[in-house]
Amino acid sequence: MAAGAVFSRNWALLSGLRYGRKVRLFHSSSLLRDAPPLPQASFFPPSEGTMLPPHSFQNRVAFITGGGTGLGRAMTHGLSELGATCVIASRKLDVLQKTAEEITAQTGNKVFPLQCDVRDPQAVTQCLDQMEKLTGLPQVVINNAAGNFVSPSERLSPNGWRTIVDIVLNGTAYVTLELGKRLIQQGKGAAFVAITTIYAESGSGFVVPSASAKAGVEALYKSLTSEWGRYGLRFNIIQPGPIRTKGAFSRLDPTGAFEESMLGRIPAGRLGTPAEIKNLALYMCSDYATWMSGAVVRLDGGEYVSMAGEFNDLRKVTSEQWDLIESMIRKTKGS
Ligand SMILES: CC/C=C\C/C=C\C/C=C\C/C=C\C=C\C(=O)SCCNC(=O)CCNC(=O)[C@H](O)C(C)(C)COP(=O)(O)OP(=O)(O)OC[C@H]1O[C@@H](n2cnc3c(N)ncnc32)[C@H](O)[C@@H]1OP(=O)(O)O
Ligand SMILES: NC(=O)C1=CN([C@@H]2O[C@H](COP(=O)(O)OP(=O)(O)OC[C@H]3O[C@@H](n4cnc5c(N)ncnc54)[C@H](OP(=O)(O)O)[C@@H]3O)[C@@H](O)[C@H]2O)C=CC1
Repeated sequence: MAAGAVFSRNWALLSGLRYGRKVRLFHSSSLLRDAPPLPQASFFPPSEGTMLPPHSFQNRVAFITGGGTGLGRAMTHGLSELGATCVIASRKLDVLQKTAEEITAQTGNKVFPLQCDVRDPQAVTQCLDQMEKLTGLPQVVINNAAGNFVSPSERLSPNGWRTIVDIVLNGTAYVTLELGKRLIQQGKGAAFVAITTIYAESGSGFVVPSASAKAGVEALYKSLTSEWGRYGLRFNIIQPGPIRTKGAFSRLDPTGAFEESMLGRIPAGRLGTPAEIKNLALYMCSDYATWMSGAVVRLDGGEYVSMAGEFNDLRKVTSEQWDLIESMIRKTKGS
């Protein structure tokens, strides 16, 4: 079914709410099922395993913001599996503790949970003090924590704007600048990775604070690539396309009405997986990527370029319709 038709059908289902019909109301319950992958997805199965050789991060420390859930959890798991001692930081200590215990039990390598609201520079300083006591400074830093919600911009309050920009841009800056200063002072190198998004480049309506803040994160990282390379610090960026995590989908598609139309514009025909981001992030932070700095890597099954191409909707034209179109064009010969 064409993406537009899918969207209309799902939206009609939701509108049924007003007439008391039974439909899925929240992303977590499921009257509207999660959209299935498209047929071509069978050509592009995700590989879940961890790609780098064992012990790639032995005797290294990794600091991951938002490491308790979603993509942050997957990256923490991968680093820990390859030998790193990990420190994960975010607001919800109970979530962090559970993740830390589970990963430590699975990999045998210690994961330390530290409570930290990255919007608060003092909290960031205290968190990094605690980390230094526990593990010393990290060789791997992943700025992954984020906040987001879809909203028409005319509905945004100043605090709504500030909340997202504080988590995404200011939080990344506080962590990066404070860690950078400490690393420089101690003469230690490190690899930084920031998780942004494909619309950091294009901008996007309905997630304007997130788009603005993620663009700022990219500018921050590109700028520091140049300024701090001389201190042994390198900075790279991953722009993921859509990946089903509870945190993202509950705030960006809470009804589930948009998922099928979103799939329709991804040439690989499926969502990404946390493991795919994990493997790219691990590569970027590893010794195999010491010449990589200032890179921005989009990992999105082709969605971004697919949305940009003027003629890409012609995918919907059938073979019979092409016969007609071709014959009409050929008739113009010599005109
Ligand atoms: C067409 C699309 C189809 C499908 C999309 C599906 C999938 C995704 C595809 C691509 C994804 C691309 C990018 C993803 C980027 C991400 O960052 S995803 C990660 C998302 N994860 C999180 O957001 C986790 C953390 N989030 C939170 O804790 C909260 O959501 C938070 C609101 C960000 C922060 O919580 P906090 O408790 O600090 O804040 P509040 O006090 O609740 O709110 C602060 C102010 O914001 C206003 N607000 C909150 N929600 C809304 C809303 N929905 N609409 C408008 N305004 C909102 C709130 O009212 C407060 O303002 P005030 O009232 O003026 O005080
Ligand atoms: N999933 C997707 O489709 C995409 C995700 N991304 C990006 O990937 C990253 C991970 O997102 P994802 O795993 O999907 O979503 P999650 O919601 O699971 O991850 C966000 C993490 O950020 C933490 N966080 C939020 N606010 C703060 C704060 N003030 N201080 C410290 N930590 C905070 C949360 O922990 P806590 O609540 O404990 O604070 C949570 O662990 C984000 O940068 C997101 O923008 C980009 C494109 C697509």
